[in-house]
Amino acid sequence: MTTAENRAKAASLKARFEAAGAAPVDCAVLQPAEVLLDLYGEDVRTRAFVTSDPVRGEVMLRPDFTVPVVQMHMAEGAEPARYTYAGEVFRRQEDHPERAAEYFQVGYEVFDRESPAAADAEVFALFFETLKDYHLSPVTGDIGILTAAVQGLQTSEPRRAALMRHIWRPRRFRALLDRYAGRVPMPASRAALLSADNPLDGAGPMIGLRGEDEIRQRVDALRKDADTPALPSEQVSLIEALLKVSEACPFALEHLRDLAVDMPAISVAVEQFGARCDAMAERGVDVDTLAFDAGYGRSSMEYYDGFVFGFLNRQQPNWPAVATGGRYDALTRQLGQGKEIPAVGAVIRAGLLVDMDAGAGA
Ligand SMILES: N[C@@H](Cc1c[nH]c[nH+]1)C(=O)O
Repeated sequence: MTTAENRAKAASLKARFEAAGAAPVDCAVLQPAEVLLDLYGEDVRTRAFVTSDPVRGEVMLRPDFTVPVVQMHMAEGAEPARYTYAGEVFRRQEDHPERAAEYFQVGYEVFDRESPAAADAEVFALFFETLKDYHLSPVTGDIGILTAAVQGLQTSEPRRAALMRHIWRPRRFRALLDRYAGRVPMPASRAALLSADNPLDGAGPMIGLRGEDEIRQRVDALRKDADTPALPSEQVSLIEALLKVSEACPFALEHLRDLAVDMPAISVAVEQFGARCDAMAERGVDVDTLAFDAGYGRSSMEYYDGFVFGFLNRQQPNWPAVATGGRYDALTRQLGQGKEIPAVGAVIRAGLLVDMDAGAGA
């Protein structure tokens, strides 16, 4: 692949999205890092190319278009809106040096209050149709069901907040769940610290940035946490069962409706999934064979809060998803200065399609 080929592919995909009704937009390559970087979450935060500008402070090479497009729409966009863009994004690839750190994305974003289920289906069906000549496997998920399940847990607010934060780090989430369920004993060093009359006794000289007050506050918070009753084991089993749901959409829906009987907190989100399935079927998507995996999307952009999906090349297990997207309602609230609007979108990595056109993993 050459940059020229990728650029041409990106341009033709963008023309297709324009024909589907999206207005073309562009975004600056240099974006304000201080304002925007946290919105992406940990993965991108550690992978963005950040540098400094003498006037604007910390800036980064855009790690995606969604965040700047939301910012632009919330500041000046009329509703409803559909946008498309094509351009390079930049992410460091320490863990996957074989992957490009600079690559073309072509995106389609929908801001529409009318019917979130219909907008989800519109975006998915457009990508499905655009990618139909490529041998790719679509997979869908729903971050909204997971967050609703965590919000519904009977535990302390700090524990719920910690689990919410770590939805994006599946191993850490698992370890926290085990700890909160009382399945793993407290490490001896932690037990000794919490039972000491004065935790700073014998601690040696003060080094580091935290003052004595902060250290005492943290120890107090840990003591409170240690007194929090264990998560009821039925609730832990329900979350575990939820995370294992991975089957074709109609079976997943049935399964999730069963779980919702004992986990009423997820009912609304599960019914939204049901409405999305209907809307996708209306658009001609074969929902009966479409994969749903409740854990899908847990290691991507932390701004997703509902539907998520990807198109994977199973012949190239080391490739990232060729297309990915999802719903990000809360992000519009965060950037909306008092306004918000339901929003969903996705991107195609044009260069990977060029590689497939050339026979790689086709
Ligand atoms: N910006 C996301 C893809 C996306 C577009 N719209 C919604 N999601 C990414 O780079 O992975």
